[in-house]
Amino acid sequence: MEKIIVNGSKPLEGNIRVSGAKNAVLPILAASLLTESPTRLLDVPNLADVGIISSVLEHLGARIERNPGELSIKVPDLTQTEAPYEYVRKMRASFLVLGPLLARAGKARISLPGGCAIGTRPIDLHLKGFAALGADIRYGSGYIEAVARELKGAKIYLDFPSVGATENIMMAAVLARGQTCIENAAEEPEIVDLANYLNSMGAKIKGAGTKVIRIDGVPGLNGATHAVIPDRIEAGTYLVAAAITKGQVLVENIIVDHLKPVMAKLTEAGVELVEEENGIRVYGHGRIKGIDIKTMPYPGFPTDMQAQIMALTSVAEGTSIITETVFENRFMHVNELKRMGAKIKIEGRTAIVQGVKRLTGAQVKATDLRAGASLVLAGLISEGETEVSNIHHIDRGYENFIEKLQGIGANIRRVEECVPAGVG
Ligand SMILES: CC(=O)N[C@H]1[C@@H](OP(=O)(O)OP(=O)(O)OC[C@H]2O[C@@H](n3ccc(=O)[nH]c3=O)[C@H](O)[C@@H]2O)O[C@H](CO)[C@@H](O)[C@@H]1O
Ligand SMILES: C=C(OP(=O)(O)O)C(=O)O
Repeated sequence: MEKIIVNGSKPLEGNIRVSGAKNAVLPILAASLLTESPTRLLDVPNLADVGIISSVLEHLGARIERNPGELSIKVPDLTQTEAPYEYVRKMRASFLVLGPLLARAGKARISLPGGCAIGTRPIDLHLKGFAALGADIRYGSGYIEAVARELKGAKIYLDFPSVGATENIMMAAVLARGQTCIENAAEEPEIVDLANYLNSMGAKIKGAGTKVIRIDGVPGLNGATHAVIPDRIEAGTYLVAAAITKGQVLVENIIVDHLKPVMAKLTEAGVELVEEENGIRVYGHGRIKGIDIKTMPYPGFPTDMQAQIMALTSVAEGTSIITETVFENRFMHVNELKRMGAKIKIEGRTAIVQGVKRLTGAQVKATDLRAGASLVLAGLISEGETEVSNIHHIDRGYENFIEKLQGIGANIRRVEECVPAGVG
């Protein structure tokens, strides 16, 4: 077991480069199951989650060639149509292979993903979509079985603009007969990246990035080469790292439009952000001002940035009100931040953060990916040493996290955690 040691240090300075987006590459890898032709993906981040979905694809019959930042995939035949518990339990996004399997093989058997630390995360909207496309859905022994002799285009209204349901349904619909229309679709940039990838393979998708997506089914897809978009959440995390340490950092490889909701709130908090040709330069001067945040589907403030922004507001001047509307249990970082001296009270889905002048280093535990990132951010400005355990969560979504932060002057390292004799 490893842990991260951070020492609150000087302002961060220099350039930091954002990697390809985890939440774009995962569905894109799943979509590669839709064709027998070779596909090539560029700007692929080296993340634990990418390793897991690659293993799922290989289990289903994919041949994958790995090069730094690149994956070449070929799926001549689907040798399996079942994604067992051992994969899905490691990563919920494995469930995204259901749509492609149904479209290409006419059947799929996938372990139910279950809940996770941040919420129960049901999959009813995915299944409602597949059923509307004509699939017969059955449950049993912890698995979902979906079968369809032929998928037929349909009108599907999502009760909530679920990112995963929009992606899964879109992937199933590209090979369906006729037109599918997804209403109240998620508008996240990762949906657009997936649609661009599918269209470059010959799919006919219009409206991705808006509330209504229309998909005209085609008989088959070709191979394609596609570069994954930069990770807006990783970028946002580094914007906060620069701001919280009152540093001066150029965060490179950003699509500025994707960061607008985060930039608007940082600006409101008094952080100076300057758009440059190759990124955003952050000047963190003066004390951060308290801000109110409500997480919402895109283009609202991303839930995946909520924990990191809470670390920032915990040392802001005045009170901040942070409301989480997307996941019902995404405040697990609060108790850990409190161990570092933050003053935070939770009332239902709202956290009331009373800014303090300083935090102090402590032993804390990452409970999920972004919670882990928020504790590291807090550690960057705490007095003394912070030890973050359970860092496998962080490895899911941040490529070279330690090395990148060291590159802008952070006093941070990864060490092997000593397990006391007789434990474990
Ligand atoms: C791999 C990936 O891209 N993960 C992202 C994706 O997760 P994911 O695709 O799982 O998130 P969704 O947008 O589906 O979930 C949003 C909300 O809808 C609910 N819901 C979802 C599906 C469903 O069938 N029924 C239902 O009730 C969920 O429980 C949650 O409360 O979008 C989230 C919201 O931006 C992000 O936090 C995750 O980082
Ligand atoms: C919640 C996240 O990811 P996932 O949906 O893969 O759990 C995240 O990236 O913050």
